[in-house]
Amino acid sequence: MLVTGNDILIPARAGQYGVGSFNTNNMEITQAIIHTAERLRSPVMVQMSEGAIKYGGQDLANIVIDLARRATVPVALHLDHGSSYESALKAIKMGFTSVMIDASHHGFEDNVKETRRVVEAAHAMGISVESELGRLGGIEEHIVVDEKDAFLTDPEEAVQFIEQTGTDYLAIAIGTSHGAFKGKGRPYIDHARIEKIASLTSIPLVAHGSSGVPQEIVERFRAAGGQIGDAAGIADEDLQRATGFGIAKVNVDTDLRLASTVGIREALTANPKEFDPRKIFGPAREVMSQVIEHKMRVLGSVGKA
Ligand SMILES: O=C(COP(=O)(O)O)NO
Ligand SMILES: [Ca+2]
Ligand code: NA
Ligand SMILES: [Zn+2]
Repeated sequence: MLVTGNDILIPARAGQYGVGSFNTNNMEITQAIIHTAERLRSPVMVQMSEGAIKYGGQDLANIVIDLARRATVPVALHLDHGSSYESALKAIKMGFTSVMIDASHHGFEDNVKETRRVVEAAHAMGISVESELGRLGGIEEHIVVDEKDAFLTDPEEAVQFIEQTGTDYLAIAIGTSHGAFKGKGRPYIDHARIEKIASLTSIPLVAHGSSGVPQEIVERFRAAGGQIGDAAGIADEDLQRATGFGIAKVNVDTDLRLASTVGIREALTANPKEFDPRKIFGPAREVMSQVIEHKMRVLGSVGKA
């Protein structure tokens, strides 16, 4: 069933498990996400960035909404990294049931102002809101945040921000970053910081940049002709610990990008004569389902629906 972000994340925070929020850009990714959630009896969030909305528009949103409505587990459709009040409202008009307003690159006051505007409008329409305080490293869809400007979320500031905005859930900067190259080796996750923030607020917390970039998938990507440098992601146990402290929504995009590309590359290299799209995009669904299943088991959301 199609539900709001709160319907999924409030129980997740209370139950100390994480719910994957997976980015989609087409039908196959959407099917892999929702069908795997149903198979594992797991709640799930499907998210579209502004780039995905540009790419698939209402057509793609409708695929998500229809699958979500017919799903036998709770599914929310979430706007990932909404960059403005207008963008958030447009998403709500498109049928999204959860929207992020990402104004974290502004100063505190401007972030509060922009976030509060979205919260008021979204709440008037029964839609949940994610906002962000702090800056991840890596590339955030619309801005490149280099290491020196990346700053981790201050716990006291977070309490102020939540009180002044009414945000339903909060994305915090805790050491993760977007993309496949999250730093040399094992990225540092500031669990003490998560624990501190979670001790001061009861709202669900959100971890962006949470792809694990599994080495097995990276090897298969290379073996099937892909070119990628020394990719690294968040260790499963680091993510598991984070959900125990209060992280309830866990954003995953890169792992699905790698998994779908592995499926397609392997299909094409194994069968150079193949030109049936179902034989090329179908395998992508399989590889993505395996990656999604692994993530749901790490987060502890299996059987929670
Ligand atoms: O935070 C993310 C995705 O992060 P990854 O690049 O680690 O999948 N989307 O908002
Ligand atoms: Ca941001
Ligand atoms: Na988001
Ligand atoms: Zn993100």
